[in-house]
Amino acid sequence: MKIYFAASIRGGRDDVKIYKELIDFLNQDNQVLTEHIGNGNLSVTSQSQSDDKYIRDRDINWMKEADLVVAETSNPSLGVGYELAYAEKLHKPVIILHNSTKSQLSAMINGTDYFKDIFEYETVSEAIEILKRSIKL
Ligand SMILES: O=c1[nH]c(=O)n([C@H]2C[C@H](O)[C@@H](COP(=O)(O)O)O2)cc1CO
Repeated sequence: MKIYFAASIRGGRDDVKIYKELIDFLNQDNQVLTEHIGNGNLSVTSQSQSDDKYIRDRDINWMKEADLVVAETSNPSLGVGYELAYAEKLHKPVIILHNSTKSQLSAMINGTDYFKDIFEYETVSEAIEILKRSIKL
């Protein structure tokens, strides 16, 4: 299945290694459309403002194509919040992974009835176990 993986870019890249591990796991039996999110060379400032319309339109097209959206929300990100609202608008299935030792999930996400699969984790292994249970790989 095609998976849209959402996680922070301009919101901060502290967790990029976690994103990469989750993407690598998902890619074993699926196609992650947004692999670039796990790229350690993609920094907060590495893409210029002039690319922004291209990025936004490309990502929305990928989301329309996706069978599932997986969002890692521990590092707050405006883009991820927007993507989650868009996933709700498109009625896409959504899995949210959140490490609550790092931040408290926004009420706008946690308080949205549409998001039923919100999971807390602390280690990457736990996050992968959650994905294994939630997705038929
Ligand atoms: O360069 C980018 N490429 C890209 O695909 N995005 C999308 C995918 C991510 O899930 C999300 C991150 O948003 P933000 O950059 O506001 O943290 O937005 C966001 C940016 C930069 O905002």
